[in-house]
Amino acid sequence: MTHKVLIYPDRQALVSAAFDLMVARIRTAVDERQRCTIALSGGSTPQPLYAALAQADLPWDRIGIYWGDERYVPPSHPDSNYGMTKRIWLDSCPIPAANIHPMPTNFADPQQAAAEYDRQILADFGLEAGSIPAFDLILLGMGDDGHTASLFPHTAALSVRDRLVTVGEKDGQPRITFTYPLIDRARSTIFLISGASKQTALGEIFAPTGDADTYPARGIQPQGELLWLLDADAGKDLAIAS
Ligand SMILES: O=C1O[C@H](COP(=O)(O)O)[C@@H](O)[C@H](O)[C@H]1O
Repeated sequence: MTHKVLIYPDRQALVSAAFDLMVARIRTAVDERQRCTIALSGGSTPQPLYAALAQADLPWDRIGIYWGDERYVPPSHPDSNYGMTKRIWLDSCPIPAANIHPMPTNFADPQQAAAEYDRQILADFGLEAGSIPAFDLILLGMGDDGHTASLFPHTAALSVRDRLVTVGEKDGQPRITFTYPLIDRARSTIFLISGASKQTALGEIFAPTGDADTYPARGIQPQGELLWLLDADAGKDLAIAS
């Protein structure tokens, strides 16, 4: 399967390429399987992409939107990945409300929220417990520390292999996150990475040998397509081992 690194001159070109790729993957999924399941990332990088997608002419009734990670805050909180996506994208396009599947953040125990999202994903895909569904597209970001989704360095979430969704942790705060096995099952995984602050982590991730416990994005090894889309600031001096 394709594993590629694509470097664009600036953030605008990066976003435009990500837009074209997402639209193409959505159209292919709908043509081939009559629906497209997408898991989104949070953070600042994808925001212009989400604004562009809000204006796209897409088969919205065939698209299911999920999130690959979420901060454990209500949707109205400024840190909510769902809240951000809703404001920038979903409120401005004709997607049916039933197609939008935010991670729950209303349980007293975040473990219950993770278990509930796990259950919901299996039910939506019509699968039995123990199965791993294949999302058509998983969009990922990466933090300066090499985390992706809410798989943070040296945290317990990195070793969870028996669930689809688990509890991650950032500075003592819980987050809900897809696990490696769920991400790795996707048909297409697209990293979107911008800015010079990402250079060090990218250098470690693409080094011939290294440690996914310290740089969790290195642990993403999907069986499907894997595309790393970087702008020139992020990809500067990156040596890619073949
Ligand atoms: O904490 C998070 O950050 C990463 C990267 O964010 P960015 O602001 O550097 O784009 C993001 O992928 C993740 O979903 C989010 O929860």
